[in-house]
Amino acid sequence: MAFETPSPTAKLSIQSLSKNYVIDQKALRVLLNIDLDVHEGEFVSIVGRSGCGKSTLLRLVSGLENDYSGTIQLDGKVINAPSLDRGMIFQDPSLLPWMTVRENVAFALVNQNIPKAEKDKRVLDLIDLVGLKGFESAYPKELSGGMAQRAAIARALVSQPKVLLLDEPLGALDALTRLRLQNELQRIWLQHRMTMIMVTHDVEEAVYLGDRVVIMDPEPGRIRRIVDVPLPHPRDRASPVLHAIRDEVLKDLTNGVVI
Ligand SMILES: Nc1ncnc2c1ncn2[C@@H]1O[C@H](COP(=O)(O)OP(=O)(O)OP(=O)(O)O)[C@@H](O)[C@H]1O
Repeated sequence: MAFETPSPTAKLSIQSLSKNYVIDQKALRVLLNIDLDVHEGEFVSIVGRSGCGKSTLLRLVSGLENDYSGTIQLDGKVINAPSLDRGMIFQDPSLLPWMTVRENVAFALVNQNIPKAEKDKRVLDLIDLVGLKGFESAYPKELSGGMAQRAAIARALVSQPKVLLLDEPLGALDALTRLRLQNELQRIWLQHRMTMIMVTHDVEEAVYLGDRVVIMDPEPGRIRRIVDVPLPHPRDRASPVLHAIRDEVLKDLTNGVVI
């Protein structure tokens, strides 16, 4: 594998984070007193009922929103604006349709003072890393959903972020592609050891990939419990320990009601 420069890792610290939105002149409490430390190179999954504030939490960490109380720090620096040290991947790959895969991936480097040869190498190495070698010149409309999301992953990695924030990144994919891309994400994470925080509705995915699974409660969004997944990576999907943890998280999410 050609992409050899490991991305720097980082410690993220969230303390007493609360967030309100104002709707119809009324305050809507979306997040309340979130405390979470994410260690260098850790993979943290976040699960919780729809509307409990998972995406809001990621947006605050990304810096896309900066109106909050409490503190969010990355390596000791307060986060209040987007930065290349935090990459984001959404459910919709949102590739620019008039650009090829190679141009889409390279786009984040346009204004960066990096020699062209180095930029080209970084882009091609990443396209290789995500398994799109041979599709460098393809346009988004020529890609399957899984391939487009691979390109989006390469695009997010190209600026070598310290933290990668993933908001339901595999949510729109068919079941088999989803499983395959879970393995790809795990492989990329193992290779780069960057800090990853992933929101997902799929408890199995959360437990399969995460070192810890954060379970959130709604109204207002808060952390109910954090479950450790003390298994080495890469993981075995058939592991009885993994299944037991999945069942425990599911039970917690459904308040003990068997579904
Ligand atoms: N820009 C906004 N303005 C006002 N309210 C918002 C805004 N964004 C989100 N909300 C509200 O904040 C709450 C949390 O939304 P958020 O999207 O963070 O939840 P979520 O847990 O990610 O949901 P889902 O799992 O359905 O994606 C919801 O009640 C939502 O209506």
